[in-house]
Amino acid sequence: MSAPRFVPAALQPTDEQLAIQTSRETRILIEAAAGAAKTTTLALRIGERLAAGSPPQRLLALTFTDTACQALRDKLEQLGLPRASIQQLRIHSVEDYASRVLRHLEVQQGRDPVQWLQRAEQLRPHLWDAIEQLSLNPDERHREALALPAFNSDAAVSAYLRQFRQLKGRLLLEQQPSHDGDGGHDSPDYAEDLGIDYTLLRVLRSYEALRWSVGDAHPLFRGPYDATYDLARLLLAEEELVPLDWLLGRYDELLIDEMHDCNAAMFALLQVFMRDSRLVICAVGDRDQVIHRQHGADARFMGRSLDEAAGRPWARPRLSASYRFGQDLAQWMSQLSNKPIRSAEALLGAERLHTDIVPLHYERSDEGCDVGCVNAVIAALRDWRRQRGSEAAWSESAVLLRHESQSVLLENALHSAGIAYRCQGFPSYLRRPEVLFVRAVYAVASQRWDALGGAATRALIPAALFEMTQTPPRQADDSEYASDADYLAEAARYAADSAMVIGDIVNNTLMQRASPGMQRRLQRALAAVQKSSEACAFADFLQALDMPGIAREVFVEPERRAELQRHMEGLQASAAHFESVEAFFRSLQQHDEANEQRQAARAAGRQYGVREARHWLTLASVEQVKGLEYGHVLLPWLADGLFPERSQALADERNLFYVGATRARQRLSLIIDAARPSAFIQGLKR
Ligand SMILES: Nc1ncnc2c1ncn2[C@@H]1O[C@H](COP(=O)(O)OP(=O)(O)OP(=O)(O)O)[C@@H](O)[C@H]1O
Repeated sequence: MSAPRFVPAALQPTDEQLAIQTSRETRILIEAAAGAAKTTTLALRIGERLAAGSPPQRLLALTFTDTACQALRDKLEQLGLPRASIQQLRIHSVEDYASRVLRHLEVQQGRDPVQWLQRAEQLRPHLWDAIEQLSLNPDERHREALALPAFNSDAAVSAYLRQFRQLKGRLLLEQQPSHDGDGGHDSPDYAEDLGIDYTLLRVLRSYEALRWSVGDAHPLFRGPYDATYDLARLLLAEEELVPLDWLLGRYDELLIDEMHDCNAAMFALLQVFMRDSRLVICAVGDRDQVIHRQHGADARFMGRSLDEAAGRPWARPRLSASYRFGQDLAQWMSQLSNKPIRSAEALLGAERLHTDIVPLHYERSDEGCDVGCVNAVIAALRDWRRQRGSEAAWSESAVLLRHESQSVLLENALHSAGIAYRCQGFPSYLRRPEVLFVRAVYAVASQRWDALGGAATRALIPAALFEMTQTPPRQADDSEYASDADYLAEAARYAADSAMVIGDIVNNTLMQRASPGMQRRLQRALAAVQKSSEACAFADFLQALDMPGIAREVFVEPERRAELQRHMEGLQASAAHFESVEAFFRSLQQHDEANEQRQAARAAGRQYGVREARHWLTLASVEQVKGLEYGHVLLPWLADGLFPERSQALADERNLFYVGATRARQRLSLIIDAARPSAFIQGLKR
């Protein structure tokens, strides 16, 4: 092993790390458990490269999420690399990188930028066009096998988009082209060979034909992950179009974090890099952290596929112990993932590396959302705060949720306890459309305009009202606004200025233009409150609105419908603590305004480069914190059916649990349903 040129500021690399830091191998894959210092070791290699004279722009680091990009930047900073160098490094998510490559190509060809549509709502009109074209196509061969959704119903959009994403991530159609007896055309048999629904196959074809109009070298638009897909297809089919000289030869080393998230489309890009024998490639991953299977992520890309594509085996050095958590957690995770996981606790000593695993049991009072669980979370947080003796305890803590909708009760409880928090990767429940809808209808019915939230929240309400009632924002002959989006943007501005606009939308627009069924629901809900707002039980109000019926009309995905239901249960459970529904809505208002003020103060501080004085607890879903770590991690709702989630594949749930539990450094608080504990708790030593 040659002597390292880079000596990090913050830690003493182990011999294993030094061997990787200074390795001269050109193909290196490190497969190691959570916390085994994979990202740190990539950062050490970057430090070594820079110390050896590589310009920062010649180092490319690819990850699969923006969070992982940030985790790598933070790590480089922690190791003492100069900020100026970190800024010049090429650190991108694969999707971001693919879109840059494609943009370079488009500029070369004098093209305008391709429209970038990231939200399902923006993609929805294109999907409906695709379905319409399919249904009207006279040449459709197997019309009898098509089961298209009713036109103009929104229900199918998110399900189709999600399935498209997986098929594209797997490059399924490209890697298994049709060779059946139908002249190479799609047939139900071909769909069966692919293991997918025939209608899905045809809708995808129609959508892609619309995205790429015939003979056009560039698409009309790109949705999430379409850049990776488009680049992969181009590489497979018309490689000469891709600026390979530009892509290759620009870098000395390619570093890949979270290799376990790699899917076929991403692998197609990696294969191009592999052709450059001069380029050093170092990838790290942990196959038990695959949680993006729905995007086609597959751990086989860390296995034989990699050696086959390279034409020789990759060097596979080891990182054998976790430097994040102690031996007890390592042992438990070892049992859960069925692989050896060691902690460096024995080497460093328990005073430097130890994780307390604290099981806390709660009694469940009703299905799904339980106040006992929330109280246990607050108690665990306070206990940690007491021990740490400083407000910094909050920013060292993260409550990791299985479902975003579980934040309802928690957010209310944190608000009451005066603990500042921020939601990472999802908006506060106060801003989700179904909650905004319920708040708005209640405010209109009771004429309590002060229950609607602050200006920023009110601005979101018009769109939520139209979405939740499935009412088109404009009439067909409306010439005042060029599009629904224009109308909604103006309605948002008015609603921010005055809550009365919201009353006008409910009382006039919706009462005239929503479907008859929806109008009846609104009338019943308004009547229930107007009869006597104090006496109206929240459950009666929700029942009058028929939220399960609305969920069925608005959302197609069972998960999204269930989420709406959980939001309503959360609201109901929270409302039960107030003397009246009105008092509950007033408390939401205060909560909402406090959030808005904190956000504004934060944004202003950031603008003037002020380092934040306030400490915020992180509230996130497990997916959102992959690659990150916290002094204190809390996993609430560890109940049978909730985590592992009953409707999901157990292997995926297990990976998710493994990712969540291994984010903890000093303390892991497990908030367990006493009567029906999660199956994951079984292996925990008492
Ligand atoms: N040589 C070392 N000595 C002490 N601590 C170390 C050393 N190397 C890494 N660490 C610490 O170990 C922890 C885990 O490191 P890192 O985040 O790189 O692991 P990882 O394998 O990428 O984790 P995961 O895959 O779970 O996200 C970090 O707190 C890091 O600072």
